[in-house]
Amino acid sequence: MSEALEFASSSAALLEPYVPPASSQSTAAKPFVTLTFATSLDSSLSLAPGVRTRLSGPGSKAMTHYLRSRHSAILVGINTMLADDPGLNCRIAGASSQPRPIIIDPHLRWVPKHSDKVLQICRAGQGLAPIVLTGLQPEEWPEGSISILTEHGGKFIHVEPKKTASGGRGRFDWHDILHVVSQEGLSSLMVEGGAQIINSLLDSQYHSLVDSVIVTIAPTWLGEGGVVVSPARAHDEQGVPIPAARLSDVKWHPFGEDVVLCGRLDKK
Ligand SMILES: NC(=O)C1=CN([C@@H]2O[C@H](COP(=O)(O)OP(=O)(O)OC[C@H]3O[C@@H](n4cnc5c(N)ncnc54)[C@H](O)[C@@H]3O)[C@@H](O)[C@H]2O)C=CC1
Ligand SMILES: Nc1nc(O)c(N)c(N[C@@H]2O[C@H](COP(=O)(O)O)[C@@H](O)[C@H]2O)n1
Repeated sequence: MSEALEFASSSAALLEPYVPPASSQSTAAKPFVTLTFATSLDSSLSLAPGVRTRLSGPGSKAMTHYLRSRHSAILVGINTMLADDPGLNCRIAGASSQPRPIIIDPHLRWVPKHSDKVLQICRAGQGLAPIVLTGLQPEEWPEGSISILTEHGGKFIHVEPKKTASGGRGRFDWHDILHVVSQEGLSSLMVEGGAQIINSLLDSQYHSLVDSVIVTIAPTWLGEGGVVVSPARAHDEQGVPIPAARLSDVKWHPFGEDVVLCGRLDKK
């Protein structure tokens, strides 16, 4: 369906300290969480909402697919699903396993169709069908969507959204998302985006859940109007603004014209 990608074992060795251990068990209370995405020099993931934008060059793209081979699940938000029609599989030559796609779709905006790339790939035996996490109750799930997902081996799972100040449905709590991932027997999760997903995970109440961060930085400015990664600012006890988050254990690796930044989020 798509060309197979090669990733040198010498490059894989550079990433080893930042990927889930090969022996990670699905019985752990929390999956190993890797936050990974490609960004421009002005912190954009794409040119505009809904516009699929290639940032990674061939070397860092192969790295992303290698990372997919090292995780049991890969998570994207609904805007990414609708904008990109992604495959969400691993295209490294000879990959021995495929990640389970997890789609965060609180209001079930995705209407699965046989022509969706992720489902075509699944039928071709080159990837797995998605698990869709939704705030809607089972009686609200469209019959047609249930049957097409089930036929491919995917499913919907209800996650109770947090209540907003006015009592409405808010965002999911990342602890709840990771609980579902663990319940599904998935021991590691690669969070790819988009920006709202990343910004919510980098919020100070959740970022200690992230085990490693691997960011591809492409040598381009996408300009105003891009979809930007910029998490909510944190504050100290006096209410003075402090940086939202910072990495430690940092390594920078050039991959072609891109640079790949690996690190761990400071836990304080
Ligand atoms: N360069 C890269 O590595 C990547 C680029 N992208 C790009 O990002 C763009 C999409 O990004 P965004 O518009 O920010 O959308 P998104 O993909 O982050 O999805 C946003 C939606 O996800 C849901 N959501 C997010 N956080 C949630 C939470 N904690 N609980 C419940 N629901 C939550 C909400 O419905 C929200 O409207 C696309 O253009 C895509 O091409 C996406 C992934 C990676
Ligand atoms: N690593 C990376 N580099 C880019 O330049 C990108 N645009 C993305 N996007 C992410 O990859 C998904 C596409 O996956 P498939 O190749 O179709 O399997 C897309 O949905 C984003 O999550 N990533």
